[in-house]
Amino acid sequence: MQPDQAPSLYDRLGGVYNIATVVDDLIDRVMSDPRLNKNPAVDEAHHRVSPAGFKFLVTEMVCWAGGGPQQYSGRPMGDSHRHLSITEDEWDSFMDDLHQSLAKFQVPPAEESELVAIVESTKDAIVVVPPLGAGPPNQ
Ligand code: HEM
Repeated sequence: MQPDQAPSLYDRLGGVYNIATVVDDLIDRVMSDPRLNKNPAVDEAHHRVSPAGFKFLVTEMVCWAGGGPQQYSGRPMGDSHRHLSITEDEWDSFMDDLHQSLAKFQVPPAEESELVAIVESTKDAIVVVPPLGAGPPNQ
């Protein structure tokens, strides 16, 4: 970090150890969340992938997005979620899990907002099912 630069989100969160701790808690919540696992494709994948590998990839991604030295080595968000047919309601449940993990570790409001913005930036690639009553496009 240059002395005249504001510290990155990565540095303000305390680096990889703190980020990995929050991701560990978040992925435990997400993988066992009945609101998400009632989607059969999500349930199947949550029981197929190893929690440790899942946590590793999400930790890499958050560190990278927060300005840390890590590179994200996983698949693009569309490729890893398209087949899961994730809905708006499931997205809201995921965000609720995220807020619970951030509250548990008392992540301060400024850093919480930045993390939420990073996660929100992936939504268009992840949520592929239109809300009920939305109808077909262009009609
Ligand atoms: C409702 C929201 C979400 C659900 C239900 C969900 C569920 C899943 C599942 C089941 C997988 C494994 C897919 C497979 O291998 O077949 C996966 C992969 C992954 N997800 Fe999510 N996810 C959600 C949102 C997010 C968000 C917001 C992020 C990051 C900001 C994220 C990051 C990842 C990463 C890094 C992988 C691993 C990619 C790879 O295999 O290379 N997910 N997700």
